[in-house]
Amino acid sequence: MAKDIGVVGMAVMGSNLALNMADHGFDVAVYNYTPDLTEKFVAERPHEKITPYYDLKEFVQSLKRPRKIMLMIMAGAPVDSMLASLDGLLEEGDIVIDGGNSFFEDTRRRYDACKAKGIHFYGMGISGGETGARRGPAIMPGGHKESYAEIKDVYEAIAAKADDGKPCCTYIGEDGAGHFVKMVHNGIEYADMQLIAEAYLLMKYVGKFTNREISETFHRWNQGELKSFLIGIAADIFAEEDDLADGDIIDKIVDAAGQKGTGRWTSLEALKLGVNISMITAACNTRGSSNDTGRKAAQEVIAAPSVAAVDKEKFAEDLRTALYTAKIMAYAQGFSLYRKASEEYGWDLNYGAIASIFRAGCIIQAVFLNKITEAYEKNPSMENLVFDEFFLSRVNSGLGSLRKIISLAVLSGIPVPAFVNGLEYIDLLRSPSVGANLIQGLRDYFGAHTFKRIDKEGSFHHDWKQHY
Ligand SMILES: NC(=O)C1=CN([C@@H]2O[C@H](COP(=O)(O)OP(=O)(O)OC[C@H]3O[C@@H](n4cnc5c(N)ncnc54)[C@H](OP(=O)(O)O)[C@@H]3O)[C@@H](O)[C@H]2O)C=CC1
Ligand SMILES: O=C(CO)[C@H](O)[C@H](O)COP(=O)(O)O
Repeated sequence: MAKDIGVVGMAVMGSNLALNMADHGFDVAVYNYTPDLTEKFVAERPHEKITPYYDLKEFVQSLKRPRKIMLMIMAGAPVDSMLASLDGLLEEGDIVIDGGNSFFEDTRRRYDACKAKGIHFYGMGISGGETGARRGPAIMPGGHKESYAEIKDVYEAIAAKADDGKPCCTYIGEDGAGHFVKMVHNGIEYADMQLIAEAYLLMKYVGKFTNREISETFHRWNQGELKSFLIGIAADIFAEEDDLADGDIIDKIVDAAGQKGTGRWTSLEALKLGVNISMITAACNTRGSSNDTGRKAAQEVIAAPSVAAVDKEKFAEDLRTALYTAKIMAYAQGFSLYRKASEEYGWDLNYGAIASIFRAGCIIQAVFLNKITEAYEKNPSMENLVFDEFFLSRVNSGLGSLRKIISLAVLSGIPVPAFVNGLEYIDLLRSPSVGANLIQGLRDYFGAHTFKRIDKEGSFHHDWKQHY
């Protein structure tokens, strides 16, 4: 019997997505470009609705027309190489879906190249890691709109379901829109994780909390408005004992973070589009600084300030409020980037729908996202998330705690770049003057770049005199 869909790539994500599809009643053909992973997968996790193939042509020919082939392989050159191998095996109207973390500009290029051959190419963001892939991820499909009806049933069936039962999968937009939305999701994930890491540092070094107290605090926060996947797993991490030696596992992990690149891509794209996503960039920079080989030498030669004692309970409540307030800024930055990219690339992104598919399955899932969905449903063209009535009132009531926590951190020498950039973002927005008049004066002085006046239309150049 012809198969409903084919999955290429039997590593963590592809194998779990294939099982998820099979559990939902779809007949799935699977293939990996080296046979070992496929053999291992079908031997260790057999499923009556999954059929392995070891020859690409046979794999392609096993599929119902129009064929649906999902690539779940390493992003970059492997995707181009697999598309080249599929060339000649596919027919007009067939659909290729790249579910990896591909760069959205690559997806736009592949979409155009496939279009010229009559193949519909999808760049599909998938979030949720191994568990999400197996039990229900958040899915961000971008590509040829008319053929979405062909793949909708499979992906809406396997996607996570939010509390209201809606699938966390919605058509995003043409060409690279799905991968762009996933890229920024990961950027927001970086900022979210950085804020949580800074809250940990503050609890440990200013509040003098033990690991158990930090775990309990995160767990308590996870019962309220901060409830989210990341806060929940942070609570677990601080409760975990080391399995190889005495003590807690958190204290044995080297203080140097890795990154695969999606956060950096987000920052570079924001710089290109002129959107301030300083918290995401701060999170990327902090991962970079964590690997700085000069850290050890600096610890020995640069004096650290003393840390003042605090009332633990009051401090924890200010920290919770500061975290919630800064989280609003991180999402406001990410969604501002969506807005700018939507204009730039003509994607007509639906911000409310994007927030709504992040509500379950993905790494940034949080109750907070319901509020973002509500905000954009009320006002789809809102210029900035902070202008929504709910978020505005939370920013105004939370800024005092954010300022207090940042002051404490700065005076104690605790690095909190994401918190600081969150506050700077809001102060830049609300401040009547950001000093750009002087920047324009300096530019005009040294480069005749001209400036605009507050009292007259047009561009002006001033004949600046040397007074000293
Ligand atoms: N792991 C995660 O939590 C998440 C991953 N993703 C993305 O999903 C994709 C798959 O991720 P994951 O399952 O972790 O696997 P990896 O990113 O580790 O990629 C391994 C897979 O890519 C295949 N591959 C490597 N080179 C080639 C090539 N030249 N041609 C064809 N296939 C090749 C491998 O086959 P072989 O073993 O034979 O070399 C294997 O199937 C990636 O793009 C990743 O970024 C997205 C969300 C979450
Ligand atoms: O896409 C993901 C989650 O949404 C992947 O886990 C990704 O690898 C996370 O990014 P990084 O490795 O750079 O921290």
